Amino acid sequence: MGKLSNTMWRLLGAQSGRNQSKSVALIKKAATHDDWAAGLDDDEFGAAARELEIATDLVDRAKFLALVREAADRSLSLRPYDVQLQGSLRMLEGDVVEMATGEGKTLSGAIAAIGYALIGHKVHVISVNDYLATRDAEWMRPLFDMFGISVGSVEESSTAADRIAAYDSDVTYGSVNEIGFDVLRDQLATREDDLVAPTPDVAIIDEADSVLVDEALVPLILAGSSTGEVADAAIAAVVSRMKTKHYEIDTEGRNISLTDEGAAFVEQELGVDLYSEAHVGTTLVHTNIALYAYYLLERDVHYIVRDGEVKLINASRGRVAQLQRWPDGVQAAVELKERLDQTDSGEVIDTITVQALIGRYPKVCGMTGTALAAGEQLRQFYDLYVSQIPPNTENIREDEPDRVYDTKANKVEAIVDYVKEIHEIGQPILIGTHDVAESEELAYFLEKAGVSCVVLNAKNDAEEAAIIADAGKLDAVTVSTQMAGRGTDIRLGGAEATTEEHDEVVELGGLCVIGTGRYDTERLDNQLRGRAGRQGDPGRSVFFSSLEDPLVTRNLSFKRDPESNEPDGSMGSRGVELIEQAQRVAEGVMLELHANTWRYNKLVNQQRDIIVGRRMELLRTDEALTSLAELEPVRYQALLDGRLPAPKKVDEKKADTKKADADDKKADEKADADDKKSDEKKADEKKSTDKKTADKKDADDTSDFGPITEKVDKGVLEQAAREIMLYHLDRAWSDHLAFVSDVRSSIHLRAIGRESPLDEFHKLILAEFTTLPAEAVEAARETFRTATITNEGVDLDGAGRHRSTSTWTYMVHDNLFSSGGAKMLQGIIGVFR
Ligand SMILES: Nc1ncnc2c1ncn2[C@@H]1O[C@H](COP(=O)(O)OP(=O)(O)OP(=O)(O)O)[C@@H](O)[C@H]1O
Repeated sequence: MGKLSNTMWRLLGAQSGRNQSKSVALIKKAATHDDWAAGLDDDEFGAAARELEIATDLVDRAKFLALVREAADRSLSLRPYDVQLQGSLRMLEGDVVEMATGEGKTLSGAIAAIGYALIGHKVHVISVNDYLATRDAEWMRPLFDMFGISVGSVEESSTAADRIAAYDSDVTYGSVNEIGFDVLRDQLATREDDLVAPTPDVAIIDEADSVLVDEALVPLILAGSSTGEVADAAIAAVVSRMKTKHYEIDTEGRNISLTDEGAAFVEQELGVDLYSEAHVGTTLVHTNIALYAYYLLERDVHYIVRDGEVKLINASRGRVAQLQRWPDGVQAAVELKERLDQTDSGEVIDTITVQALIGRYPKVCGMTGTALAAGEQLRQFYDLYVSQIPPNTENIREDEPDRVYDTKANKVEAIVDYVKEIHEIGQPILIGTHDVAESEELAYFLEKAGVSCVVLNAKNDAEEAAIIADAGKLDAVTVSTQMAGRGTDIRLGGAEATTEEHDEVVELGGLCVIGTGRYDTERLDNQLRGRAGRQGDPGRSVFFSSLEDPLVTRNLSFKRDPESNEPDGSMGSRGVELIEQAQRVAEGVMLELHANTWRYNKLVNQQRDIIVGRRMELLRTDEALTSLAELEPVRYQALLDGRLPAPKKVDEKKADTKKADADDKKADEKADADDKKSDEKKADEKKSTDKKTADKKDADDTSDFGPITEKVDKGVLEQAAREIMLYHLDRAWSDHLAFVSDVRSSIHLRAIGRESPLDEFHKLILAEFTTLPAEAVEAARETFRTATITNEGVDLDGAGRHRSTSTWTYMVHDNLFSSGGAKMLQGIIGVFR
């Protein structure tokens, strides 16, 4: 963060200070209503609160505060402190509040949620993990009950019905992932009733800086596989041995099928009955896919093999499409054909960044222990302001000066010595590391020095919360990454400590927090320090760093490495300066990166909004059928009437053209066989063949209609049309996302001349998006003509239009711009579904 913006921020901070004096006055006034609130029966709180005009009237707000204070006291045995109410008020004004750790943000947030719910809002309280979401919802439930406000929570294991019920509540607690994945999964719905994610209204974000800044760029991804199965090697082997008599390719070169002889060949080779119930949906389907891969898809025309991978050639763009794959197991079949390793058959169906997810909420506010330092980003990216709430009890934690060493080995040695010394008197120690590997390494050295410790591995939130809750016990040494056990209260003496146990640890100086290296921003350092000295407890914190830490090696370069004059490798105050300098550079880089990614994401986010809007229209109206009926009136009427339409008369001239086309094509094929032409030329020729084929189709209008066996009910037809349109819209969006990834990973190579990469990116993405709707509609029209539509609905599978049979979601923790698409996939941190 630059100096200037720091100053700016302080000025803005002063402004929010003025707002706070208003809150303080209001809280004073609230105290005058305490007797009134105390005089109410439990069942009168709801009605009393609903009578208040808390959206507009300040007097009523004071009464509201008196009510919630009394209600929390009765239902939770927690009487909110003034500062907690102050926090709630600022959140009701739409700010992010900074409240020191352990000051009781959970209660403050719940009170703000009640305030919003009372004036008719649906509130999402968004936390960093499932464990906290469920815990907080259950913890605060009695308070919500007092006001007749319903509360629910979503977690990974929730079923669709659970989720719908939870979102139906006035207040819903959920982790950012789960809410995000629900938003993404709605992209799979083909009926309005299947929509799960609610309309976003108010978001109260816990650990707001983590969610809004640190994780803002994380894309949540919904991926799908079309068959969920890999190609069968045995089938591929049989298909590869087939002769021309075993299969038939249609005149347009688009479809391939088994001849009777071919079917018999497969049955004999595999020893199965292809058309039996057990094999019709499996072996036969796979055989057809393999046939397609072997005999219709040509290497160097439809795809190339590079670096051991099949890369599609995008026909319309005539170039390799990096992240595109064929659906329906075709990819896997081609990989088998080329004897390549089978790749994961997932494709990205939809993706949204945390930032865009939060951007959907018209009203956002939040709370965290470290907001002020993130003020610049919160204002720039979310138009949010920070209110600093004073602590209820003064913080008496001692923050020792940093200890900096020349090498990592010297640093680790110093940490171990320090831990040994403190541990001797029994003072509890919490060591914060940067990753699980570092935790394990340190634990190894500690054990070697005779200090036994508990190591957290960031795998199970609930288990970790329990361990962290006991980190304040006498003699405890806990090693954990900074992320583990977030939001868990550490009581001195242990979670279930008696007063004596508590006081014993207080006597020893409380919890000692040790950082094994500064983080990329001071804010994260402070989050770690904040684990000690909660609610006026004693405590201390100290950071150990070395000049070999990634923070230094990534952000500073020296002509000559600074050296230590001390036998233990200590760098003294010069070392501290260097670490602080490295951190300033890192903070600047992060801010720039965030701003840059924001610029890149903005357009794609807008495009996503358009697609989602369109999807909703298709789900909620009969527009799909209206459009398709307009485009294909003959087919539409024929379906309603339950009869095959008469084919159009083919006039002679067109028939001639048709014959010429067929001749042309034969000539083309011959030329292909004779002469190995360049990829591009071949792709072009394929394109022109396709074009001719399309022209030809217009000529014999009804000949390729899908079968009509009965009158199709209008309502059924409506849903069929909807599914067809949605299928192609989703397909187009998924392709578009693959294109965006492609362009992103290569944009720096493409930006030429004076054009900036960002401008070039925008140009390409815009151009591609412009053609998307027309292409999707055209494809939908084709499916409407040719698919089998009965009163059972449309047979999309039969038309080769498979919706993903299995889908899964994951988050990518990596920067898309600093690395290519391949790296992006390596960064996957969790596969949930
Ligand atoms: N008004 C109150 N009176 C007494 N105890 C309270 C009050 N409010 C909260 N507490 C207690 O303070 C502890 C910390 O609460 P909470 O976990 O909400 O803090 P926090 O600010 O969210 O901490 P963190 O920074 O770890 O998220 C809890 O044990 C809670 O019971």
